[in-house]
Amino acid sequence: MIEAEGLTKRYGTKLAVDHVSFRVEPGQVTGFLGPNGAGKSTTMRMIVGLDRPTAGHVEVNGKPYAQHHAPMHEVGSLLEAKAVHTGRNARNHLRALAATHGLPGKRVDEVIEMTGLAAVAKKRVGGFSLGMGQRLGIAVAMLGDPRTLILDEPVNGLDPEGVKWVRTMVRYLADEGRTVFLSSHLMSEMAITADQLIVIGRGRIITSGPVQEVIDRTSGTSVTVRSPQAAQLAERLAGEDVAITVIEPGHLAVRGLEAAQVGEVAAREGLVLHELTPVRASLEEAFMTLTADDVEFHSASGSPHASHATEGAQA
Ligand SMILES: Nc1ncnc2c1ncn2[C@@H]1O[C@H](COP(=O)(O)OP(=O)(O)OP(=O)(O)O)[C@@H](O)[C@H]1O
Repeated sequence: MIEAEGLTKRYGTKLAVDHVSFRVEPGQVTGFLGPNGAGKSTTMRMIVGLDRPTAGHVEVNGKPYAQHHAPMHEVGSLLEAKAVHTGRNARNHLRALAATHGLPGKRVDEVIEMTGLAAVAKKRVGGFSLGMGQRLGIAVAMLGDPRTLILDEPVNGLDPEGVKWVRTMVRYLADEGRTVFLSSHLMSEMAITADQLIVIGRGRIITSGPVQEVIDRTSGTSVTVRSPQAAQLAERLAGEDVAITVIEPGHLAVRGLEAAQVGEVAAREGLVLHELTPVRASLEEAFMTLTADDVEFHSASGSPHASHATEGAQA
């Protein structure tokens, strides 16, 4: 269980995490979803005591991380998916860590087995691929058999097989009753992997809840319309809650109205339709909509707002 209350981190003038409160329950996979720079890593670092909160507090399994006598048994974390620069082989690297923390040597073999590292356990860690490095990072996190796991972007840079492995692994660990908290900037990945979502943007929690509920709340539908009289139709459809994007001349995307409503307006006005198709927004579009105002940097060529509307547009 992780419980954060008013958790805040300021770096100079930058408010990286802004009074966030949330609870991550055991027995479930909870996804921490947000665009780059949203504050995910900073929040996770505060949970494991690597960053000191400017305000607020956070507890893991009922206590601040630093107050646990055997922290590796309480919390395992993968915070930077970087290769470990050491000349040691994987097994010796894990053995050294186990010895430092008073953990039994046989646990090293267990985590090597669990993370599929057996074939490379005698290889130098410095030469590991990103995927193997990631598995090793998870092996390190699992070493103390922790009740809570915190994984920052664990699937970043992994091949499809590695992504699937992480997904299966976190599911298994949650089913064992552990608390699993993992971050990602990919809605599609979280939709498959997580049970619960906490969505963050610009240091603030935007929404949270069961994955399907968050998706349903955000992924509105739009209607694709093709008409040789698109300009007139756009004028007739325009309204306060209606957003119309001109995809190209004669081709509109309409948000805020059902296909039937668009068809009725067209019929009433005597305007010809060549196509009228309801389109469910993809997960990534839903995520963009959710965080559009909360991304730190918009790309110059097309901001996340680009899929939004030009109200009352002329075709
Ligand atoms: N040590 C630091 N000093 C100054 N600013 C920082 C520091 N660490 C993070 N930040 C800033 O705080 C904000 C949140 O960063 P953070 O790394 O927590 O976001 P994130 O959601 O994990 O993004 P990413 O996926 O890109 O790592 C960003 O604006 C970042 O530039």
